[in-house]
Parts: sequence; C-alpha cells; structure tokens
Amino acid sequence: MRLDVVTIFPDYLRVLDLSLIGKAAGTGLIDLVVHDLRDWTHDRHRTVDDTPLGGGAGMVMRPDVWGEALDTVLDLPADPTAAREAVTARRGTGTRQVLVVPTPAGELFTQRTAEDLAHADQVVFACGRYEGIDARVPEHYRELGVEVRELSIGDYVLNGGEAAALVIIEAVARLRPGVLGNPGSVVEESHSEAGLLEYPVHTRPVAWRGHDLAVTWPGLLSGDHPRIARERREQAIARTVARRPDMVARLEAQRLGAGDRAA
Ligand SMILES: O[C@H]1NC=Nc2ccccc21
Repeated sequence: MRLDVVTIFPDYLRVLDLSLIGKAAGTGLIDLVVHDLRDWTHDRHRTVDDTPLGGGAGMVMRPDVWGEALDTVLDLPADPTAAREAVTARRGTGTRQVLVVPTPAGELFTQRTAEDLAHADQVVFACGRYEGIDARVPEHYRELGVEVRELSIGDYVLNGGEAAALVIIEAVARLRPGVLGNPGSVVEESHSEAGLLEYPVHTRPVAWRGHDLAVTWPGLLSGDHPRIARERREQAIARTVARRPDMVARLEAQRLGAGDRAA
C-alpha cells in the first residue's frame, strides 16, 4: 500500500517514521511519501492561501496550488479529458486509488471506514489548514472519477488535517497483513465486528494495592476458558452500556432489523 500525504507541515508526519508504521514502511509493506504543498507554488512567498470569497474570517487554501499538487501525487494529467481516461484505465486494471480529505465537515471515520480503506492500493491525504481547502478541489477529482472521501475523525475542532491524517493512517495501516506483529490482536478489539467495547484487561500481580483479582474476578484466574470468554463478554457489554449508549442503540437496531428479516 502506498500512502501519500500532502501538507504545509511535512515535519508533522515524521512521527510515522517511528514504531509500527515505520517498521512497515521499512519492510516495503507500506510506502509512505510526505509532500510539501509549497513545492507546487510559483511565487517568491510560496503562497498557498487567499481570503475567502464571499467574506468571512481566516484564509482558504487555493485550488490552483492543490490541483497541481494532487495531479502530481495522483499521477493524473492536467487535461481533464485525459485525466478522466487515466482514472478509468486505472480502475480497469483493478488499481484502487483513494483521495482522503480530512475535514470537520466530513463523514465520520469509523473502524468500518478503516477496513474499507485498508483495501486500497494508494491513499492520498490532502491535509488542509486555515479554514480549509477550496471546496472545488474534492469536487474536481470526484468529477474525474477519483474515489474521494472527505472524513472527520470526530466532533471537535483541530487546526488542520495533519493530526486527523495520522489517526486515519494508523487505523488503516495496522489492518494491512504483516504490519501488526500479532494479527490476533485485531480480532477482539473495541469497535470490532461485535460492535462492543473491549473487555477490561489485566496482568500480574494478581493482587495490586488492595485490588485483588482473586476476590473481584475469580473466574479470570479459573483456567476455565469458556467461563472466562463468557465473563469477558459480560464485561464488554456492561462497559458498552455504561459508556456508549449510542453503540447499544445501534446494536439493538441491527438486532431488530435482523429479526424483521428473519420473520
Ligand atoms: O476539526 C476536526 N474535527 C474532526 N476532523 C478533522 C479533520 C481535519 C481537520 C479538522 C478536523
């Protein structure tokens, strides 16, 4: 999988050279390329933004600079007709290219989104700053037939797309075969297929500062694995009910929906 990140803060992405993604990048499982958007400016001040049309606070990132950058990174000719043909030809060869634009105005990024993006051959991240990127940019690439996903990582305000790109990259890259040392750990995670939060985990010592698992959760130490699995699921359900009523409501709706189909 190839990951490209276009940003005015390339150093922000250096953290990806560490740990999991760093190792994967080193072994060629994941090719990560970070691009400085200002490399596609032509003026002395390397300007990437301008005042908002229609007025309003802040600055908006220019479509012309982004267009040149994304044509290069997506490997598309500048001419729209030729670009459309290139996209169609690429799709024909089964090569899946996705343009991700992190934005607070995007669809919510979830584990399902991560699982979907993990099947792409190339994911290009356009990281906006200021008030965002001119809205014609994602629109233009959608019109060329490029798969464009405008994604929010949650309902809170960041200053730009780079932190969101890091979150999305970590969630996606770890799903790629060979990236995680222990593939089993992808199975019983929070937000996995079961739609529950993960059960609480513990390790030695059994008794720690008066918290004695032999007293509070003897089943965990019983070696009776069906019992342990059952009690862990009970804990996962209790946690989900207590912390994420929204997930419980979704599970309920799915169950009822399944019931209707079964009826
Ligand atoms: O404001 C943030 N909320 C959620 N996702 C984002 C993605 C990119 C920029 C900013 C945000």
